Amino acid sequence: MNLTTFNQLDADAAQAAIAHCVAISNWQQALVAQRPFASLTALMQCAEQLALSWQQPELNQALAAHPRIGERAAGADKEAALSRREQGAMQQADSDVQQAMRAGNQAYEARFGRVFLIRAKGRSGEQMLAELQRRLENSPEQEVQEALGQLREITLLRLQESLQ
Ligand SMILES: NC(=O)NC1=NC(=O)NC1=O
Repeated sequence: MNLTTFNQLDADAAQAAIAHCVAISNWQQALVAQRPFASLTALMQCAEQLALSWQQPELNQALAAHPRIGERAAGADKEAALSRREQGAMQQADSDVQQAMRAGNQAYEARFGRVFLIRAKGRSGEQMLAELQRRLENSPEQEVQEALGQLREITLLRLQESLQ
């Protein structure tokens, strides 16, 4: 979809067109309400600005749509397809990395009580494993902010892609 189309859709259709970027309806609605955008840059800057207000509740709301790293996203919806593509490197990672990632995910969930979230696109399995092991040492407060930063990156990458 291009910018002109996004600007011209009715609000419900515009929201549906970006819903796959992140499962935070307030953010979807707020971005749609700021139309029309004069440029893609202006749209992306607005999207990022709106995402900077996210805190723990938004993180929890969004995590339902993000499968664990290394687990193939089930389902035929657009989020699942995007997750599979973003996490492609994990499918190619050798088995000891995949095994260590499974153990790391369990340790992370035991420590922080939610799924480990990382912007997977552009990262190898080894890089994601190293990030997981580094972040396991974070305090809960630090880790909420790191996870929110990764959620913003994933969201903005998906938004950029859907508006080419
Ligand atoms: N748990 C996750 O980090 N999931 C994901 N990261 C991505 O970049 N896409 C996902 O689905």
